[in-house]
Parts: sequence; C-alpha cells; structure tokens
Amino acid sequence: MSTGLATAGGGTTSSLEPVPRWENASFAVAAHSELVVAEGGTPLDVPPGYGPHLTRAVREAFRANGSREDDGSVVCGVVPFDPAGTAELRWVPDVVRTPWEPRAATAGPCPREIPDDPGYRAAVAQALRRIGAGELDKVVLARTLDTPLPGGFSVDGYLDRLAAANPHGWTFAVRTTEGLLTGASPELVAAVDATGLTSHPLAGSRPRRAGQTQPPADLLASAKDRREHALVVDHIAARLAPLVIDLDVPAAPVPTATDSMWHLGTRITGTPRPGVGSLDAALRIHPTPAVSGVPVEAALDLVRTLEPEPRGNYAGLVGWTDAAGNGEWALVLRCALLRPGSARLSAGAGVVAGSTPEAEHAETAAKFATALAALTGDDLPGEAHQP
Ligand SMILES: C=C(O[C@@H]1C=C(C(=O)O)C=C[C@H]1O)C(=O)O
Repeated sequence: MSTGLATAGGGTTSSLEPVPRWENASFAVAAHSELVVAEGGTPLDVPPGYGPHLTRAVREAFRANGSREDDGSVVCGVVPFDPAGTAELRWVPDVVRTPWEPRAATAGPCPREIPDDPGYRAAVAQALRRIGAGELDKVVLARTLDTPLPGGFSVDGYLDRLAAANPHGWTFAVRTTEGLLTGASPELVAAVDATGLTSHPLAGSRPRRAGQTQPPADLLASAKDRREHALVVDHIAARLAPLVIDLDVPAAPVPTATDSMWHLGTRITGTPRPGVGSLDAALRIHPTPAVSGVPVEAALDLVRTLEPEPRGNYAGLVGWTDAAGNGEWALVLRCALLRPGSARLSAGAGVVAGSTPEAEHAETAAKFATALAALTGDDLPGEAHQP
C-alpha cells in the first residue's frame, strides 16, 4: 500500500534504533506483517455523531496543522458504534511503520470464565420474535465479559500474542477515555490506496474447531448464513455506489478463517470517485449490517433496547487516513478494553430467521476466545496454535 508514511529503518529494523512498540503508543495497528505506531498527537475536538462534519473536521485538522499529502501525517483513532457517540481521533505529525514480527512471550494463569448467560439467550429469542413479526430482517446482538487480568500481565506480551495468532487481521491498541482499546479485527470496512477501494464484509459464522483446516461444509451450504451474508453485501454495495466509478461485487462469498472462527466473506473492490477517501467510504457504510442489522435504524433501536449497556467503541471503526484519503478502517471486533487489573471483552452475533439462541451464544463465546487466549497466554483448542 502506498501511503507516504515513514518507514523506520527503510524497511529493515536496525538493532541500534529503538523500535516503537505497543506500550507507549497512542495508536497502533499490526497488519500485513507491519506495525504502524503513533505516539502523542493532537486530539480532534469533534461533536458527537459521524456525519459529514467528521470528514470536514479531519480535513480541517490536516489544514490547520499544515499537512501535505505525502508528509507522513495522519488522522487516526476510533469511531464509536452508535451514531450518538463521539469519535476519538487524533492528528499525528508522523507515524512510524516497522516490519513486524511477534516477540515470544509468556503470561501467567488467569481465571477463564465464559458464563452461561440466560439473559443473552432471552434477548436473542426476543429478537427472533421481532423478526418473525416482520419488524426487521436482521439484528446483531452482543454481550460483554469482564475478566481480571493475570498477575504479571504485560500489555506488550498480550498484543504480540494477539497479533501472532491473527496475522491476517488488524491487531490494534488505541488509548481512549475508557481505557486501552485493544483487539484483533478480521473485518475491513474500507481501505483506499493506489489500487483503489476495498471493503471486506464478514457475516455468517461458525466456531473453528480443533484441527479444522477446511471450512465446515454446512457454512457455505447454509441458506440462513448465505441470506445473513447477502443482507450485508447488498447494503454495502448500495451505499458505496454513489462514491465509486465502478464496483466489483463477487456473486458468492468465500470462507475466511480467524484463529477462533470461520466466516463467510466477500471482497468488494472499486475505483473511488476523485476526492473520496478511506474515511468517506467507511463512514458511508458504518455501522454496516455486519454489526447492526437490517434495516439499520430498526436494528440500532433494538440493540439499544435489548443490550444492557451502550457498546461504546465496540463494533465501531478503528483506523487511519492520510491527507490524500489513503487509509484503512477496520471494525472494532474481537476486542478487549483494558483497565487497571481487568479487561472487558465484547462479542456479538447476527440474528436472522432460522437463528437459535444456543448457536448465537456459542458463537459469541467462540469470538471471546480470540482475546481471552491472548490475555491468558493459553492456546486456543484449535489448529491455529498447534505446531
Ligand atoms: C459482531 C461480531 O462479528 C460480526 C458478526 C458476524 C456474524 O454474525 O456472523 C461475523 C463477523 C462480524 O461481522 C463480533 O465479532 O463481535
């Protein structure tokens, strides 16, 4: 990806120079075998919501700070799930990119509790009744898990383990007013680079079992999961249409693996119209039905009714854009909000006609496993961690 960002060591890492790591970062993403780190920076003072005022504020930040398109400055941070929330973005004069390799690290034991949650099953049952009554087609319902951090916990060790187990995703750490927001997202909402625009929605999922290298046949064959997936793809294609000169939407999804899950995924690509950047595209489709539902407004209402607490930045956007609009925005998923001594994990699952409370509960438990395994240093019971 050509972004004009500074590359530490000209593509190789000198052992004499301190390599920026997660710990001091105000924003960090490991993706594509590269660690992108920002330290400090100037927070953008933006009002709540993520309408056009947000892209205007980003342009204004580049202007006010005298950014040029190729000077390495970026605006990065997180956009919350709920349109009533407030984005936490910062302008950073230069971001350092280093080739990234995980460091070996070990962690102490941690109680691993994934509680049986009858309340979550009841919420899914209620959503199914609303769907059955024709009020909406899909809603994504999430739950959270608070867990103590193990003794001797190291943020660097945890994030290295998380990134090592999720080399094809976006492993992130962002300092927010709520705590250090971390996670390993498998899902790209929008990227713009010299090759064009990409969005890679995921929907329709199965937990990934031990030793499973091939996707479960029943995922691709499942009419329910294909419908759940198509709702997301159709929505994104329709929303992106005004922003692109052409758009390629593959007819069928492709199974995509993370350390703990299989997902149906569709890689949508296109040529953005002049002036359309990564954040424009991401905000145009956020919150996608992959994390909200269909219709989006009805789903947002039901999420607010059925989920006991606001999502905050979970299911929001995490990423960066440069002044030319090049950048990447992923969903805040498989995440853990770190506070002193504890972590808050969030995970959700799409509910459509044909879903069951038991399967959606199991799906969220499997999604928790990504962050839990990295927090505790335990292996997942799957192939991904076996030699
Ligand atoms: C909501 C989450 O994941 C989303 C929901 C999916 C689904 O319902 O199949 C799949 C991937 C994500 O788009 C989550 O990980 O918390």
